Amino acid sequence: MNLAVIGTGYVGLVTGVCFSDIGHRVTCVDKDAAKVEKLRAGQSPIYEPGLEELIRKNMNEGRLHVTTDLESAVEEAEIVVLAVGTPQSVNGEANLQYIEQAAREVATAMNGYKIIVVKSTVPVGTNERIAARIGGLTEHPFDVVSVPEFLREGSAIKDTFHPDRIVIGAASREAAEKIKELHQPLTTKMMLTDLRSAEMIKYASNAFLATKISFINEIANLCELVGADVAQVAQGMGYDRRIGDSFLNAGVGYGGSCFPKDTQALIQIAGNVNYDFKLLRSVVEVNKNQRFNVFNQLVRLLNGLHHKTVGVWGLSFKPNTDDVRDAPSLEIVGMLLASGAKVKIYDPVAMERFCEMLNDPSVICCSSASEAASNSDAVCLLTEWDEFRHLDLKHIASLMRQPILVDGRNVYTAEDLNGAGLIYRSVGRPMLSSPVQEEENVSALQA
Ligand SMILES: NC(=O)C1=CN([C@@H]2O[C@H](COP(=O)(O)OP(=O)(O)OC[C@H]3O[C@@H](n4cnc5c(N)ncnc54)[C@H](O)[C@@H]3O)[C@@H](O)[C@H]2O)C=CC1
Ligand SMILES: O=C(O)[C@H]1O[C@H](OP(=O)(O)OP(=O)(O)OC[C@H]2O[C@@H](n3ccc(=O)[nH]c3=O)[C@H](O)[C@@H]2O)[C@H](O)[C@@H](O)[C@@H]1O
Repeated sequence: MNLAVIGTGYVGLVTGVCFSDIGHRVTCVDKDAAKVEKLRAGQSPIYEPGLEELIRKNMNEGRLHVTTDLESAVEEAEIVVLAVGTPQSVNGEANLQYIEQAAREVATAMNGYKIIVVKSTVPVGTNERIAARIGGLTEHPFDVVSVPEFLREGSAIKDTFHPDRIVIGAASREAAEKIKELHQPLTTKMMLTDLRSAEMIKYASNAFLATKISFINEIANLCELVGADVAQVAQGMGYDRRIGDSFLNAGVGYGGSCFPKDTQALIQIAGNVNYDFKLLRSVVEVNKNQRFNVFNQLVRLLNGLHHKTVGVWGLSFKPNTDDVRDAPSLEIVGMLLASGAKVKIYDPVAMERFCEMLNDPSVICCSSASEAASNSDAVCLLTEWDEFRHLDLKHIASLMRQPILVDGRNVYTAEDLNGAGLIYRSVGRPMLSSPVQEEENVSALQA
């Protein structure tokens, strides 16, 4: 089939590249000329494992094209996929200006029947409004189909090739069947539904996952007070198939470009029909507070932060991505700086994006985890990149002014810490070193 994908962000680019890889002819469109130039040179504008190789392969084999020329791409396509951003507005609602603009541009470029697939996450009723708007601008026939996206950054290619399900919301059975056919090589687990239910499935799924995270973070906070270990608790809960073992990792809370904005948007969607979504409001509040956990531990252990040096390991909102949108690191580094600490940061891929977003020249950029730890009074780990799991902690401790490690992602085990000489704190777990060892570490620190 012939596809045009509008928007080459995390979703549009991965979708376009994967569809070209299974044999379709795909033109990816973006209004950002710099992004398009980079793509034309075979470079991915985002860090996503495996993506650049697939871009090059499919461009070389002539199935994948990139352009800023939306009109020509739409003219040639039978299916037009909208994958532009729907960021959060100041009042929490989804900002629909980009999708509305893209829909207008598609409408005026149409030269015959098209199926318009909306992949962007949009509030209930938006697909119908988009259809009405397009209908007002073109004489040509079309159908709007909602196909919400469930990929995760960092594993986007795998998630696209092996989705848990494809949800297809449409008013037209024929258009839905065509979109089903498009996805047939990827999975047989497809659900056909109406537009509004498809839109709600997306928000409900993200809100449910966010709820799981806030729930386990509350359990972690309670574990700290009653002397239980949240990792053990999550493992024990996860054996129950009705609960499942995923999304039960306690830590500094969820971030990223989706959970924070989509939970907020769903609260707003409910508010617009006078429904108070109490549970979700608590989920958001718990998540906000969770970011203070690591910060408070640092304040306590260092007896205040003024003139102290803190190393930060990990800046992206999760491993295997350079995305720092709404990353807990932004807020935590901001709080450290505001409290008078000197902050040394390190992330394997997200340094540039983080510094752009933080926009504070006083932060010190390091080129390795050990450089960030060197002469620091404490280190805190905020993203569980694999490389942090393989560090020689004894060596790290020897580089530090004070050997304090606050692990915001519960990465290390008692075995990793054995003999490292660290004062170690994590989230919702008891001290992992034996009381004797901990006492020795503390007295070494005080000596
Ligand atoms: N990032 C993710 O992991 C996921 C995102 N989503 C949803 O997918 C949508 C897209 O998200 P991202 O890919 O993260 O967005 P993004 O912000 O990374 O990319 C959007 C792209 O669209 C381009 N664009 C905007 N208006 C345009 C126009 N009129 N013509 C051509 N290009 C245009 C922008 O220049 C930008 O490159 C959002 O609604 C998001 O909630 C859904 C699932 C996963
Ligand atoms: O709508 C979206 O954009 C996407 O949002 C999430 O994907 P993503 O944000 O890429 O990453 P996740 O793996 O879900 O992690 C989100 C946040 O939750 C945190 N998290 C995740 C799992 C966990 O157990 N604990 C936890 O704190 C992560 O560190 C991260 O900050 C969903 O998992 C995707 O299905 C969805 O398509």
